[in-house]
Amino acid sequence: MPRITAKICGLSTPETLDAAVAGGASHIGLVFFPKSPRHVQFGQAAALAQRVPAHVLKAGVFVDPDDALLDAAIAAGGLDVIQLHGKEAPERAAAVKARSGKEVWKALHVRTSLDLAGAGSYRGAADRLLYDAKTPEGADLPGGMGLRFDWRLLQGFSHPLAWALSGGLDAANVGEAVGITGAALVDVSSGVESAPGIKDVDKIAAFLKATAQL
Ligand SMILES: O=C(O)c1ccccc1N[C@@H]1O[C@H](COP(=O)(O)O)[C@@H](O)[C@H]1O
Repeated sequence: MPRITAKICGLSTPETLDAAVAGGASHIGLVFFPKSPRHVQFGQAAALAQRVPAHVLKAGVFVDPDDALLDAAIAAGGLDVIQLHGKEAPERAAAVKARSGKEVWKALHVRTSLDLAGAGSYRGAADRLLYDAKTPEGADLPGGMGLRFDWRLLQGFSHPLAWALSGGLDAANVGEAVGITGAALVDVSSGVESAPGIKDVDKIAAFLKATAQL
């Protein structure tokens, strides 16, 4: 097991999914959010999921999902992890975890230290926090925009839960990001794309190689 593990998110083609698996990703992510350029239909998710070996965990990314969407996506994608990337309160995260029986990650949208204040409220409700950059007011997406936050905000922070780092990571900056934050699990989407929603097999390989060397 490498020291730093990586999730490659927003995969939607067999070639790029295979590149993530071959490169050593610990997790792959499928986005179930129609406004995203990475959104996958259930049939597409099912076909992609079949290609994923058991040692690679499948995460579904959701934004304030209802139970019907979660149920359908879990069934189609054989999901191991539910990533809640909207404004889900701790009570909703706990309900999703209880109902699905899946590992739940809750994204925290970070711009200032104040955005970390609510982290502890997810203790017992989620399994992992995912620190991501806060996107601009009015943006279509609450994540997946290649934006980073000030990683120094996590220095000395007492993490209430297991956690991962995302937001604007790429092969060139992941070493600095891990060095500053101490992250053991990193999550990338835009940084391994040639255009929004278009994953690049060479960038996926470069990112995974960079994390494996840390
Ligand atoms: O990737 C998306 O399209 C997306 C849509 C809605 C919510 C979250 C989304 N992606 C997540 O955003 C972060 C950061 O991505 P990036 O590397 O900065 O592009 C990552 O956790 C994705 O899972």
